[in-house]
Amino acid sequence: MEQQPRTTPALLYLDAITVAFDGFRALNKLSFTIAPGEMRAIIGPNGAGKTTMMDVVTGKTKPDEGDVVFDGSHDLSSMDETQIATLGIGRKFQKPTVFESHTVEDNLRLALKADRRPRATLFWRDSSEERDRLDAILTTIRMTPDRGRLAGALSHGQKQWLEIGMLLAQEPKLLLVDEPVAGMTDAETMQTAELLREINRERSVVVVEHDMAFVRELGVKVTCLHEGSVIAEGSIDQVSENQRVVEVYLGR
Ligand SMILES: Nc1ncnc2c1ncn2[C@@H]1O[C@H](COP(=O)(O)OP(=O)(O)OP(=O)(O)O)[C@@H](O)[C@H]1O
Repeated sequence: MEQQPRTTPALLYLDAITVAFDGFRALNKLSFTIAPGEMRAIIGPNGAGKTTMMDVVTGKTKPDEGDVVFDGSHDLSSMDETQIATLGIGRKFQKPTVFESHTVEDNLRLALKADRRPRATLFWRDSSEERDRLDAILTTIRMTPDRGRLAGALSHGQKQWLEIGMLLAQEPKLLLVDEPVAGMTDAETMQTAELLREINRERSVVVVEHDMAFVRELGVKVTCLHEGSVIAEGSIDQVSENQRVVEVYLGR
């Protein structure tokens, strides 16, 4: 009998995901869900499986077992990376990869032109629409005054924001962000929290981060992973007080 695709009210639904590398379980029956419109922070010690989890969601790694369902009924485990990106999942890797010899504006223009969603090409009318979208993204990432600067001349923090802007050009429903504030100044870190909160007004966001001051500033539900599974979930205060979290992560 053909199996019916699973349907779920969650935007992202991970159920009992296992990924093994040579017998070692990087993810071990990992289950959690992200609600539509939610922003979630994921924490956990090195090797907890955070990157592998994002690799599974984006199709880079296929789960050995378990279900991963996006936006109600899309079984991500049967899709490749391009199909998943087209469904509306964008990923920001830890290191910024902007085009250093291009201006901020041209980096964003390239990202807008790379938007090949059917809706985007269908409604792509003229350059004034491109200008409007460009201006809106520059405002969101607070880089309007820097639009003419070469990306290579930006601070590390600004490069991260520019790359987030390039992802926004694809209008993802879900944005996965890997350690966005690593290497940022305290001021940039706080501005990044504000920026992500603003983005979260329109999109769901999953942020993996070690910086607990930043996670606190986000003010969202936190999930702590350890050895490929969820060990705690709740507010930052609940998770910080969890004995197991203190033992394996915070107390180290
Ligand atoms: N391709 C691979 N082959 C073998 N082992 C791997 C592979 N990818 C990840 N692992 C192992 O799986 C475990 C989980 O790794 P992962 O990178 O997902 O952790 P993480 O939580 O992202 O850690 P960090 O905070 O250091 O980025 C680690 O023990 C890692 O060594």
